Amino acid sequence: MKILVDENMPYARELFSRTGEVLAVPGRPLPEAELQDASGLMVRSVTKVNAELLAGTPVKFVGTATAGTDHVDDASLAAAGIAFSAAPGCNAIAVVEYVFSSLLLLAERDGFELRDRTVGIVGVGNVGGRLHKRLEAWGVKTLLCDPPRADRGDQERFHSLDELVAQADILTFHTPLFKDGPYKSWHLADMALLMALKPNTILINACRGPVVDNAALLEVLKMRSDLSVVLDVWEPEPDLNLDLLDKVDIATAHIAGYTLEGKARGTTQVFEAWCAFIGQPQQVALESLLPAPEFGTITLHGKLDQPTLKRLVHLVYDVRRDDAPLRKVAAKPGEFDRLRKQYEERREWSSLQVKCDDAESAAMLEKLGFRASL
Ligand SMILES: NC(=O)C1=CN([C@@H]2O[C@H](COP(=O)(O)OP(=O)(O)OC[C@H]3O[C@@H](n4cnc5c(N)ncnc54)[C@H](O)[C@@H]3O)[C@@H](O)[C@H]2O)C=CC1
Ligand SMILES: O=C(O)C(=O)[C@H](O)COP(=O)(O)O
Repeated sequence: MKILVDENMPYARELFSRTGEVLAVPGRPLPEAELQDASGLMVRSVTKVNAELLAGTPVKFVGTATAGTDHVDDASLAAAGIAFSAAPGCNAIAVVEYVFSSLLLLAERDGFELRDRTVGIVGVGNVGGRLHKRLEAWGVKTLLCDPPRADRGDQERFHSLDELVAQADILTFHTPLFKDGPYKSWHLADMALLMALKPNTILINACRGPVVDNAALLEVLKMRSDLSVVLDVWEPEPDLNLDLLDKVDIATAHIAGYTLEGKARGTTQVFEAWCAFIGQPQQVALESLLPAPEFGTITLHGKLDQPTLKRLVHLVYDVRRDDAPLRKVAAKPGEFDRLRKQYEERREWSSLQVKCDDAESAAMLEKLGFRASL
């Protein structure tokens, strides 16, 4: 049995080879000829998959090691009798830590306390929900917008997008990309929304590029130098708009979810789904795959204030390590994908053990996702 796996899926060779012959291939472009004798296809977000691509091939299972699924036409796969499985939530912690890393950087640059700001979260699922919890733990006021959850009668207090725009100092998008339907998110942030943002708003997009109208954003940034913008995702990718890149404050190559843990969880979630599909169920413990983190333990004396939190966060992941390389190479074809393929190992905050002499600081660090002890 031959299984094609995206070459950007850590641990895929060793796991999938337990069940068949594995071939690691680029995701963009996918070498389609290899599908002719493949039973399973494991992709990431850069590979567009539909029934047409798989017609006439023996592929019976498609897995994506990603949270987003807009690159897969799951309805056409279902109609063709092809099973599909994704990896919901696999990299949610990574995206939350990307957002914190960015906000703490901007807070230091502009001299504000996060606790004095209101953060509007659009899309309160695996990413937005965890972001909400960590911001609340740090004492930051949040406003939540999630119409699908509100319509389902979820107990959380939700607001309209207009309310977030009117009240939030920081607006961060974490929705799936829906091109149509009742919860259409394509160009959710359009010209009108962008112009209506409060003075000095920070806008973050770490979900899908087209959720923010990039052409409108460029026009707005030419008129409004008060706004700060963090973009991890672009419209389009990989050929992002270089004028827009110049104007945003933090720019990265769709790597917000790229912790080793996040990617490895994506691989194991899809592997377990594949094993269940072929009738050989197996569970994989993430810890059995991951190497020891670079920084083991660090000691913290006294109280945890914002500058100290920033130092700890940036010790594990400083978003500038991804911003500068993108700006250097973005004009060259192929470099956006190369940065993503050759991504230097990044770990989650939980990889850092912080020894504290203050109980309150230890409790706070634990709530935020570090490992802390007294
Ligand atoms: N930059 C990156 O590396 C990553 C990007 N993503 C993107 O972020 C998206 C969100 O990720 P998760 O939180 O894991 O997904 P999720 O499916 O757990 O949560 C999405 C939430 O958005 C809500 N939602 C749907 N339509 C909405 C709308 N029009 N307005 C407001 N809320 C809406 C849903 O009800 C749900 O609660 C993914 O679909 C993916 O496209 C996810 C992981 C990494
Ligand atoms: O999980 C998602 O959704 C993402 O956006 C991924 O982090 C994107 O990574 P690739 O699948 O494009 O490697």
